[in-house]
Amino acid sequence: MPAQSRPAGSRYRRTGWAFVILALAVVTGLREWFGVSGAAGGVLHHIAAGPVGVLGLVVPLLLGALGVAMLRVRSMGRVHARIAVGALGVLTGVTGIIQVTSGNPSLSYGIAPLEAAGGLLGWVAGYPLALLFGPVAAVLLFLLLIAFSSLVVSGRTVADIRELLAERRAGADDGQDGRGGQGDSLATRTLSRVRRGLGGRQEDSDASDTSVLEGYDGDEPFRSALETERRPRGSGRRRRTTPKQETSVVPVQDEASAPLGDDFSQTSVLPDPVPGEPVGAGRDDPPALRPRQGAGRAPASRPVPPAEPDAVTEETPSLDEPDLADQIAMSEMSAMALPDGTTYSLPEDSLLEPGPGHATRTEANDTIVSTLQSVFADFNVEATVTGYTRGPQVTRYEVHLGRGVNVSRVTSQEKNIAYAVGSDEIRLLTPIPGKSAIGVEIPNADREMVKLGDVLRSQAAKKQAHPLVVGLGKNVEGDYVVTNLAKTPHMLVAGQTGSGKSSFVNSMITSIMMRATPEDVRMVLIDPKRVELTIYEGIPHLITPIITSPKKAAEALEWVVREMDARYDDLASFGYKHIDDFNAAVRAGAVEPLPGSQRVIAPYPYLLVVVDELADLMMTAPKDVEASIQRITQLARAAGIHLVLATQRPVAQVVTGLIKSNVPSRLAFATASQLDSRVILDQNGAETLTGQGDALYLGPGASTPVRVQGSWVTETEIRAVVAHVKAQLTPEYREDVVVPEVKKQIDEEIGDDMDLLLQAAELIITSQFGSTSMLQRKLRVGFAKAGRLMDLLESREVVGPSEGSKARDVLVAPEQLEETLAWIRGEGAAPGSADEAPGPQAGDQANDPQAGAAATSVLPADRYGQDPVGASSATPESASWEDDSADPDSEDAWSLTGRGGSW
Ligand SMILES: Nc1ncnc2c1ncn2[C@@H]1O[C@H](COP(=O)(O)OP(=O)(O)OP(=O)(O)O)[C@@H](O)[C@H]1O
Repeated sequence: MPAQSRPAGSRYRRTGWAFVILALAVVTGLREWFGVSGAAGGVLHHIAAGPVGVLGLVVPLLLGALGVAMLRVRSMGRVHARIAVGALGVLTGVTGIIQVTSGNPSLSYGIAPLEAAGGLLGWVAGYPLALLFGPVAAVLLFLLLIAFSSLVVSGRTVADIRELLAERRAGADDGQDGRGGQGDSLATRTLSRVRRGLGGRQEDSDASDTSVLEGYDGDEPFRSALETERRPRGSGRRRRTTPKQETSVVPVQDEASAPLGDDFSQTSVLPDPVPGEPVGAGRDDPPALRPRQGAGRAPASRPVPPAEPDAVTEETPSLDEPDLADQIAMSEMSAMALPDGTTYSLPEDSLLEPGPGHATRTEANDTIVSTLQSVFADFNVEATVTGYTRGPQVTRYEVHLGRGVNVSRVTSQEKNIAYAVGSDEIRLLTPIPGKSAIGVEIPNADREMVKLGDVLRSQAAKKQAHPLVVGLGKNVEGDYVVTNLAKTPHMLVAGQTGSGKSSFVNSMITSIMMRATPEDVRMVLIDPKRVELTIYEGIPHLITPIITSPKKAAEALEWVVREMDARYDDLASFGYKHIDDFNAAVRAGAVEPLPGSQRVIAPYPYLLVVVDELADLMMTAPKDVEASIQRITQLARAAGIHLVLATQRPVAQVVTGLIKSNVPSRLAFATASQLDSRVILDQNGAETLTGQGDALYLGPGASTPVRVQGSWVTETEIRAVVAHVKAQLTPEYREDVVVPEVKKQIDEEIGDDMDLLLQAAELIITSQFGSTSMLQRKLRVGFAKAGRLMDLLESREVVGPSEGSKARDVLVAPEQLEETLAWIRGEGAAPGSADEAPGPQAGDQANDPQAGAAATSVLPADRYGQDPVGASSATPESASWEDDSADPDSEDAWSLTGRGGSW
């Protein structure tokens, strides 16, 4: 239906009427409430009391509200019509009851008795009813009318209200109980504990049964990692006056109609094409066109005309609200004592700056709408753009099809649409999840930045006290989105260079520093690129210095597997299935070491392992890395260990089928090709992303990814947060947890070379001379084979790393020859391992019969005091994987080939 452009005169007429009504409200108010009036006082009284009798006292208020509404609302929509009809019903019911209960006066005695009762309205409704059915039945009928009309005003059904009450009751139960009933999330339980806080907290500490909790992690159904803040639409004032904001869709007018983007009052709202679909509020009640005061606009990626006149900006989360740090610090999880007796304080909110406001409509959007309409018209597709939701980086335009029109008629126009809007990064959603509409996502020419600070200050983040909540960004509807890494529980992050992976990793680590103490979360950061994560060096959340060597990284993953196993054993011995349950019990004082045990039982921190370039690891030791990742991802969730694997090479060699099948959550930034997109998401889509933080997030078990603009944190902000946490505490790298594993590495690495390897080991150990060229000569093998044997011997700690031209150090004494050979064969322990680490019976766990299953672990008070990699293998680390045989002076094999110092 084409909208008619309304002449300016019509608008002034409307405003004029609004002022007339307001004036009437003032004079009737003065007359009815204060008796202040002149000659027209009688008329005014009749105007107020005539229609509704004694309710005339509220007529000035109603007139005032009507006048204000006429000034604010540009066109009467269905919502207003519904409210008006409902209100009339309520008024009729009330005046009818007044009429009946005031003796049912008749009009034949004049208007005065009616004005003292229910007025003309009450008389019209009440008089005949009372005569027909009697006063009691009439009152009951009016009560029914009032009830029905109230439902009409509220726009809800009885079933809706019942659900609402049930929710409220559930909420109230939680509030009173405060003990975290079954089904509570960890966050709820944590907050319940906070509420319990000072009073009655010790109630449970006398629980004698160490394995009984009020609720368990396993109680929680419908886990979802994603949490979205449903942002109230429109301005703050609008929020109060609009009873139900059902959707964020900004309505648009028909293409054939008047110019777009000029004035919403000129738009004609299209009828809802899908009966029953909630599109109400946005259409009937378009947002006020008001730029947010002081809101700067994000730098536009392409120059566009300034969008100010049409801009509607959402408030950024207020900095005035209670500080994020304070809120989280209230949680007892975060009460971490520092060595100097003070308490660890989380960084202040203000360290993360607020971002610009969010525009829900700009001129650029309206231009695109008309372009889309033209494409449909030009190609004879019976489809209409009925509205759009503007996100920070893209806007999703909603397209409804005419009756009997095939969806493919629109999808086949993809290239034409791309051509018309001048962007090859459009994405079609058929349909938009949960709606009977096609979504066309088109990048905003005036895209906005999403600041991490705003995401963390949003309600979505604040309502979860969980320390692993990470500010993901904003979705296409402009809602803040956070994810809980504990529920994720492992994530693959991929995208081409410059797509925003590292920015995400930064946001993630900063989120954790903002919300979690080192007692809550410890991290292993693996950064083979060596530059991305160095900024975090020395933060107390680290369990080991940042790992940059791929070989060490592979070892670190093995350590994580061992840590996971140790945690499992420990949980099993105390009868818990999930670390959250164990920690809750420890915090409640319900876990006691058995009599005689010296062990200090402390909650386990979550362990977050971040790999910032999986490809580098997979190049180095693919089998080991894959096996470790597989084991961690299969089991580690309940042990509180979570993996985030990032790569810019989403190819099958890096993201293998095994890794994919075990890492349930995927975050795809822009990829170079559809093939890459399919490797990450198992579907196309990521190739159409616009880069710079534009991402698709596929949660565990989900089939449709959610598009988000990743949150952005500047280096200055990161440095400020890092400085805050580092100033309080230095990292305590891990000391000694687990008995170093006996490496049974008779694997494919050795293959058919076992005999040669044993001979090589014997030669080197007996001669105590670690030379590759000697192996070449004595074993009559080529350079490559001799080099490989030497590498294998290094990995089995028979020789040290290459030292350029010198022969390698031999680490095994001749008297250890036999046990070394046995170990290489896979029989028995590594030579000397018995001295290096306490055996299964060592440590206080040994005194703890209950911990029998965990007997391999030694759990000192500080379990995280030493570099896990350094601790678990006393191996000197090789500076490089190369033999320095290219050195001309090297007596190593390459120099003996006579081919000079280089290739
Ligand atoms: N969420 C975001 N908001 C705004 N800009 C972003 C965002 N993420 C990334 N960018 C922009 O994109 C640039 C590249 O991002 P980033 O370094 O995170 O990419 P990357 O995928 O890690 O690339 P590489 O793999 O080469 O490190 C950033 O310097 C920044 O300008």
